[in-house]
Amino acid sequence: MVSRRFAIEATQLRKTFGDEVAVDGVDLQVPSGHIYGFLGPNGAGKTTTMRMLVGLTTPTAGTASIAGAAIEDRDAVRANVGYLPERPPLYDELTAVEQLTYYADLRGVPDAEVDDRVESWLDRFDLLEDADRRIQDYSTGMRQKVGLVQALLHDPPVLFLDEPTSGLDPNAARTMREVLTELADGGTTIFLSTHILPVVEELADTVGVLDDGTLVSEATPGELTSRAEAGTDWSLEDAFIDITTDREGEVTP
Ligand SMILES: Nc1ncnc2c1ncn2[C@@H]1O[C@H](COP(=O)(O)OP(=O)(O)OP(=O)(O)O)[C@@H](O)[C@H]1O
Repeated sequence: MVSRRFAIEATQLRKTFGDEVAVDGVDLQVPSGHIYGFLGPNGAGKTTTMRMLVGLTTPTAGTASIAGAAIEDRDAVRANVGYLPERPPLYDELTAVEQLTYYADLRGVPDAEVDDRVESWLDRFDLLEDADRRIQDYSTGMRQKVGLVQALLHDPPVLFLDEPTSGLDPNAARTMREVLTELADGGTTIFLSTHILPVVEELADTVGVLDDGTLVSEATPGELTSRAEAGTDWSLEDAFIDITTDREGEVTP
C-alpha cells in the first residue's frame, strides 16, 4: 500500500555502483505543494536520488512513491513527474516550438491545448522571438529555459529540478523563482536540488541536506540556521558548511 499523504515518499532508498555507495538509505516524506530544497556537497548523491525518484535508475534497495504511485509504475511516473536534469534532454536539430510540441504530445497534453501552452510558456520565459530557431543555436540559459518549460508543460503534480537556475541571467532566474512559487501555491510539489543557497533560502519550505549518501539534516531554512550552533545571524551557507564539515572528522569503520 502506498500512502497518499505525501507527494514524494521514500523509504530506505539505496543505490550502489559496484563498491561505491551513492545513496545510503534515504527516507523522504514531502507533502503536496511543498518546495523541498535538496542540498549537499558535490558527489553527495543528490542526482542519483532524483534519478531513482523519477524512474531513470532502479534503486538497489528501498521503496518510493510519487503522487501515490510506486516508482516502478512507469506510466504513472511519466504522468505525475516533470524532471529537469542538469543537462536538459533536447534535440539540437529541432526548434524550441518543435521540441516542446513533440514533448507535449509524448506526455499526453490534449491536442487543442498544445499550441497555447507552448506559446504562453515561451512568452513567460522571453523566448517567443527565438521560438523558431534551432536549439543548436541556443545559449546555455536558453536551453535551460526550454528544459524547464518541457518539464512543466504537461502540468505534472510533482517537479524534480536539478540546478534550475544554472546559466540563467538575473531576469530569467527571477522569472524561474516566481514560476516555482506560483506552481507551489497552486499545489505542485517541487523537489529542488541546487548549490545556489539563496534560492533555497527564499523558496524552500523544507531543506534536506544529503552528505555522503545520507540525509544528515532536515528542517525549515529558519530552523536550520538557528539549529546550527550559531549565534543569531547565520546564513543557510554557514549552516550548510557547518553541517557538512562536522561529518568530515567522523571515523568510518
Ligand atoms: N553511473 C554511475 N556510475 C558510477 N558511479 C556513479 C554513477 N552515478 C553517480 N555515481 C557516483 O555516485 C556518487 C553520487 O553522485 P551524484 O551525481 O548523485 O552526486 P550529486 O550530489 O548529484 O553531485 P553534484 O552536486 O556534484 O552534482 C558519486 O560518488 C558518483 O561518482
